[in-house]
Parts: sequence; structure tokens; C-alpha cells
Amino acid sequence: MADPSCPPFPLLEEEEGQHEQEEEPVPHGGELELPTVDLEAPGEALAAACQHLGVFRLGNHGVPGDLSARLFALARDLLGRAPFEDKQAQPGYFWGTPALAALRVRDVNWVEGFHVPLVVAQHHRPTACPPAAAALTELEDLAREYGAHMARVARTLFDALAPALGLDAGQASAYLAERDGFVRVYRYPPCPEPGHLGMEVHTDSSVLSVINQDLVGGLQVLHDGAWRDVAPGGGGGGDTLLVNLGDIAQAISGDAYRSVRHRVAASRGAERLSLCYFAFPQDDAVITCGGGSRYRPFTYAEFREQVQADIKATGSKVGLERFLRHTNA
Ligand SMILES: O=C(O)CCC(=O)C(=O)O
Ligand SMILES: [Fe+2]
Repeated sequence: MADPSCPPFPLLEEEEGQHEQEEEPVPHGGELELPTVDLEAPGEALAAACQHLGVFRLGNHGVPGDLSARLFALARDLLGRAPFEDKQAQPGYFWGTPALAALRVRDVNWVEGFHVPLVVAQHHRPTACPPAAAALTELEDLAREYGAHMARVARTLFDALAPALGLDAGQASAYLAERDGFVRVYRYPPCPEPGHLGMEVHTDSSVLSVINQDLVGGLQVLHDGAWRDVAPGGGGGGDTLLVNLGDIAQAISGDAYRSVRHRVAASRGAERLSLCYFAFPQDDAVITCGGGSRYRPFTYAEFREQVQADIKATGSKVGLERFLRHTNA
């Protein structure tokens, strides 16, 4: 029977030769052991994880366990129990990848959620509709409280990395506008199509992202040419969060740090929930890592606009490759 909390599953009719899921099948290498960085004493483990993996677990993060638990519970109710049509009417709600819907319906990710910016001018705050209005307001308030913790986490990590990256005070401030970040509360409903993705392969456009996943699992990172599972163990099911670096961290570090490619496999059996926070630079921050870098200096606004233009035109993000210096070889 169709799940009323989801839209109808798109019929995935392939037009011959037009769509490739992956150019070459990427092997699956089982679970990836991740290092744990202590937020209270990041030490050398932090830079090492950024260099080798681009993803790590974070302990001693100071996010109250009951705050995450309340957010997970509310998200489960608001997303998992309500009919799709009701959710669509709510501000901040999205299904799949809205930017792709008009282009290639078959690529729509099997995920839904609420997008919650940390800072919103009061007069811009849209009003939720009944019957979920009170619960949705509570979800937003909790997500902002959670987001304030995330901003603290992002700033602490970034400040710990800044000396090794050779950043001056102005750069350290402009490259991480942590209060301008946002939280996404995701639900990956059980998917009727085996092998479908909850979220397609991508790198984040952020400086860094913090993932808090429940116990279901499904997150995979590309490591040494193979997809590797990142086992649950986050705030939803343990004491650590996951941090992954985004494209901007890679650019600022002149490719020393990795913006790790990742995806989420859809599950057939259980719904999966995650709370994700994304931190970005100021729009006018000039991203540069000196003359030796493969990338020309660019502002974050330029990067964001290029990503959006590429997605609109082709359905895919190109990312940092767009900003390579031209060589006249
Ligand atoms: O839900 C997750 O665990 C990951 C989501 C993600 O990669 C993203 O939103 O960029
Ligand atoms: Fe991501």
C-alpha cells in the first residue's frame, strides 16, 4: 500500500542511454572506522582527520542529549505521521531536491524535511498552518536552540584549525559566519524501490557540516575509491556527532583538507532521521589560499551562484572544479 506520508513513487523509466547512475560501479567496502575528536581538546587529531578523511566523530560537544531527543521525537511526529499534502503546506518543508524536480523526476532524492535558518527577521517569519502549527513552531524553536549549539561547535572547531591554515583574525571571522548557518531536520522514509538513494552523491558547499543521525544508518562516504558505511553512534544513538568538511574548507586549505563525497542509501524497512547543520562563510569573503592553490580567488557568493546555476542547467553540482586557475599549458 502507498505510504500517505510520501508522494507517489516516481516511475523510473529510463530513456535509453540518457541517464547514468554512476559512470563506473563503485565498490562497497563495508564500515569505515572514524577517529573521534574531543571538542574540549581537539589537538592533532582534528587536523589529521581533516587531512586524511574529511569526516570524523566529535565527542564532548556539550549538546544536551534531551534537546536532540526532543527534536528527533517532534520530527518523527511532524514528518512521519502527517499526510504528504498537509506537510507541503507548511513553511520550510521540502521533499527531495526541489531544484531538480522540474528537470529529472527520477533523480529526486527519497528524503523530506524542514529547513530552519538560525537567524530570521521576525517580520519574515512565515506562519505555519493548522493542524501542525503549534508543533511546527516548537520544532523551529528547538532547531534554533540546537543550531546555537552547532554554531558554537563550528566556531570552536574552526578556531582550532585557523592557526594551521595560516588564517589571520579577519579571515577566521569571514570564513565562518556560523550564525548564518542553517539546520535541516531530515526524514528518509522507507523507500519502495530497492537501491534508490535517500540523498544522492555530493560534497557539501559548506565550510563544515555537523550530522546527528539516529540508529538506522545509511550514510556512506567515499574513501579510497569505495563506498564505506558510517555506522550510527551520533547524538540520536550515542554521544558523538559527525562532522564532515565542505568545499570551502577544501579551498581554504588548498586541497590539504577534504570535502568528502557522501550519500545516503534509502532504506526499505525503517525511516531514518537526521539533524544536520551547515556553516558557511560570509557572502563577500574572498576564498583564497595563496598563489600555490589550484583555485583562483573567489567570493563565497560567486561559488553559491555557480552551484545553483549548474544545478539548474544540468541537475548536478560541479563545485570547486569550476574555480580552477586557468593554465596556459
Ligand atoms: O542525512 C544525512 O546524514 C546527511 C545529509 C547530507 O549529506 C546533506 O544534507 O548534505
Ligand atoms: Fe551532505
